[in-house]
Amino acid sequence: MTFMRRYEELRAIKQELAARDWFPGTSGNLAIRTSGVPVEFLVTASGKDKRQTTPDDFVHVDATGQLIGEQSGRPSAETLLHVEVFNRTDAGCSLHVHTIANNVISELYGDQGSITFSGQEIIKALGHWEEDATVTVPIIPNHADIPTLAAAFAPHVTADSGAVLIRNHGITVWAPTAFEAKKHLEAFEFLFNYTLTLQSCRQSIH
Ligand SMILES: CSCCC(=O)C(=O)COP(=O)(O)O
Ligand SMILES: [Zn+2]
Repeated sequence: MTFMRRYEELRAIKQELAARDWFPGTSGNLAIRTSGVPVEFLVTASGKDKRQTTPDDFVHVDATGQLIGEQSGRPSAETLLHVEVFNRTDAGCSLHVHTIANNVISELYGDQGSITFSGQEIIKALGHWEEDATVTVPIIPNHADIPTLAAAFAPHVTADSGAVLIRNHGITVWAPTAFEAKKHLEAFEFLFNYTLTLQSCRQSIH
């Protein structure tokens, strides 16, 4: 029952993010926990057009990202990042998308290794309700070797909610529930778009 509920949640998120055009060129991958002990999760199959809905959109994997039992399909090439999230935290959902805004922000702020946001109402969507709340997103290099990328990603996975930008690649966001993970992803993309729009408006004024 829980498995089917989680499957349906992930299918619905995939459809919503596809409607936003957040899966260009088959990019992106999504994962949802189906078991805590042992760690098991559903993850998108690799290389598929995530805008399409098919019976083979997700595979079920274990704590190391290996297929559980007899299944056709290949887990996302970036499953190891979701492995880090589900093994290191109690997060229930982990979402990875490539957008122009998250790529441009990651390049603009990549040398400083992070970007910090403050003074924005939408930070409340990330669970920070204080007046002077700040949110920092780390930016890691885009290692082509996925175990190396996962090793660079892992030290930033320290809480049940979080986000990491991968330079000129995309963002991975995780949270306790699928609803929260999607909400956080939307809030981060809002902050990225706001920052880029503000910078170009200021440039055109001066
Ligand atoms: C086509 S973009 C390169 C791979 C990638 O970064 C990605 O997010 C999609 O890979 P997957 O194996 O999950 O389809
Ligand atoms: Zn990717």
